[in-house]
Amino acid sequence: MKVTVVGAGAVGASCAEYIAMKNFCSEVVLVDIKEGFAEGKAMDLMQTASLNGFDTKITGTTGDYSKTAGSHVAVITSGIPRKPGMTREELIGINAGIVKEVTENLVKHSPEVIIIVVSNPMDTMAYLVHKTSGLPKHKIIGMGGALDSARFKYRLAEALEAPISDVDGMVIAAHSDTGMLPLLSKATRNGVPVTEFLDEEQQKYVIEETKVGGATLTKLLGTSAWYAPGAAVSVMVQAIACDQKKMIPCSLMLEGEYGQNDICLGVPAIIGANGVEKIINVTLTAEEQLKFAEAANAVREVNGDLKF
Ligand SMILES: NC(=O)c1ccc[n+]([C@@H]2O[C@H](COP(=O)([O-])OP(=O)(O)OC[C@H]3O[C@@H](n4cnc5c(N)ncnc54)[C@H](O)[C@@H]3O)[C@@H](O)[C@H]2O)c1
Ligand SMILES: O=C(O)C[C@H](O)C(=O)O
Repeated sequence: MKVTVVGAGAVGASCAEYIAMKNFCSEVVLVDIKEGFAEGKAMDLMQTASLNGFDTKITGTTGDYSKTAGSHVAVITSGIPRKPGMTREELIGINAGIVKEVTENLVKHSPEVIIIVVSNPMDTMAYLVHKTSGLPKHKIIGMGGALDSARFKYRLAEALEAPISDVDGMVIAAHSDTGMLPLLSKATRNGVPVTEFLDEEQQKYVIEETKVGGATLTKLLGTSAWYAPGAAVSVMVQAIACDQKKMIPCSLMLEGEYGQNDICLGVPAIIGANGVEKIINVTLTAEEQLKFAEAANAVREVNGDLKF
């Protein structure tokens, strides 16, 4: 399995590192526009191979997409991250052009590729890849829900004073500060609804902290996060590489599901060798349905700023 990661910055390198550490891919190609940067990151990572015990071959290239030819999966992390005080949506002006150009180069050299979109504003960037790549819809997957769900579980474990391995939960809808929808009604501790343990104030805290999870880290770090984003991508790549048929919330093109059309939004899906194998329709409460529709309206407005 050959995987290309475009953007050898914080998220791209973290993603390559986690993929290599899990040792399920033969080859990872890092691509960046900054001269020598991807080559340097690849060399540094390869020098951890004997220490960390992996056989994945990591190479880097400055913009030579012929080196990416025949990739099964490509991850797009190229683009600028936000700074404290910014929203993800403010990145559209610069990142849309980058994502469009990168997509064209990827598809030219790997026409069968499955693309995982990471660059922000991610739901809109995933939509852009649908509109410009010519790939079938099951081959375009936005990464947001996997990360947001991991942050939800972190906050749930904190509030429950429980180990994270006791906790399960999922975040759907938009990957934005306001449009995330943590499904508290379905979150559990060892199968018991968390609503049986947490009072209203604690529930509100968990939901609000989950939604601003990315902004909180951006404020602390001065740029956005990379460890959990890289790990979340590696889980998705592994689900494809190992045909795991894992249920992961991803930003996918909706055609009637959840009452939405012609929009990419986070919904649970089965991810396997073919990319998106099935979108899962979970029953939402009336309040959740309303919030999902509000998130869709906001993403649709951002999509309106795209020029194809
Ligand atoms: N979807 C998510 O959950 C999620 C999570 C974290 C970060 N992000 C987004 O991922 C993106 C990258 O974040 P980061 O922290 O890694 O930023 P970064 O600045 O560390 O890395 C981005 C890299 O992209 C490269 N790049 C720019 N234009 C390019 C091009 N045309 N071709 C190839 N490479 C190019 C840059 O040189 C840089 O090395 C940002 O847009 C950020 O908002 C999304
Ligand atoms: O918060 C950001 O801007 C980056 C990313 O989307 C995240 O959630 O960490």
